[in-house]
Amino acid sequence: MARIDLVDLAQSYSGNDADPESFALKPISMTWRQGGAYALLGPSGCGKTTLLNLISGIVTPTRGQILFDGKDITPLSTQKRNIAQVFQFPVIYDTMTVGENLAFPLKNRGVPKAQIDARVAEISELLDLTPYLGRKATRLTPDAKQKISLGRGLVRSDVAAVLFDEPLTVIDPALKWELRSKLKALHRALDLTMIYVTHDQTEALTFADTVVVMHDGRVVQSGTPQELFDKPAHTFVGYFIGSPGMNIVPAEVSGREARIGGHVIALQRSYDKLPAGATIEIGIRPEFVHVATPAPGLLLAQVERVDDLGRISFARVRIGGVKFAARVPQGFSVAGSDVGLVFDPGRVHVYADSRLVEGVA
Ligand SMILES: Nc1ncnc2c1ncn2[C@@H]1O[C@H](COP(=O)(O)OP(=O)(O)OP(=O)(O)O)[C@@H](O)[C@H]1O
Repeated sequence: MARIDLVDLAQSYSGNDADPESFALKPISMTWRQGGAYALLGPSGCGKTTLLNLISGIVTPTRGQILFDGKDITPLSTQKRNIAQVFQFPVIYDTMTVGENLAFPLKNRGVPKAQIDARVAEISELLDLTPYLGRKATRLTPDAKQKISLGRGLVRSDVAAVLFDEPLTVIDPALKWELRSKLKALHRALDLTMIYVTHDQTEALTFADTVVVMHDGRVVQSGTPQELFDKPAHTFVGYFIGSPGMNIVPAEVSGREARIGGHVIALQRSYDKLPAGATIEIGIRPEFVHVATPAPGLLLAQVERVDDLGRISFARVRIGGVKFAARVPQGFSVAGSDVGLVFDPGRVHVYADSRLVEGVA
């Protein structure tokens, strides 16, 4: 396994590298630590697969370098980069047994038989494949075949990194939760650098220590699941992570106050130097604002519906033309269409042109 450095890495498929704003992957520099579990998360078309393919060597970058443990591997082929890959669909040999499939990447590299047997036993145990080791892969379900693919990706202990591209796509929804937790356990047990591409926040947040959120060809934030929840660096992260996502509302902000349509919301920090001409918004997660009986001093909103999610209920409301979600406190029943909103000032964030602004304490 290796530390991976991306140095001013960028990709343009159009061949026009004059304007980085048009790139499928805008220039990025970042470090992926040795042994880390990373998720690349973002909607379709944001550049996740492009970044993964640059790391694996399937795509050669328009600009920049990729270093494995400080060594520039940008010109090397996929094979020479010493990485393992697991794709959306099973890549296995149907005519081989499960055990032969798992052993193949090791046999191919001339690993001694005793070591192969020990590693295949370890990996098949971790993936619950031991009872199937002697079975021909062709007779197995798509779920089991994809487990073999995962096993083949994980069986080598000397790889720089294991790259997963939406590996649970073919897995039955009922089994997905099981495999998600299993992959996390595998990471802990095997101490490999793993990079996992997905558009599914549950998969990303379950698997990764560090989630790298991508939007429109850019990494907009890289952090622990908790950091992404508590302090989204970009309105897209606030909206994309969380269910429901963060409320984002246009506001006028000065000092320790945000104004929405003349109503004042107190802020915990002071914002005196916001960039001139920028679009200013405030963001607050639905968990940190709650509905109450309308009263002087509370921002008024109109209720559209209440979603009961079991342990917690959210009221879907409107503030003027803006949709907003707020927690319904236990025991509070929403009567009539108007409610007041009570904000937790420490949880209100300020954004200028979609980027988080740190206030002054
Ligand atoms: N080989 C290619 N040639 C031209 N354009 C490409 C190529 N591969 C990807 N793109 C474009 O680059 C952008 C990023 O695509 P990419 O596949 O990296 O995104 P993604 O986040 O992985 O999306 P998905 O989840 O749909 O695969 C998209 O606009 C896509 O159309």
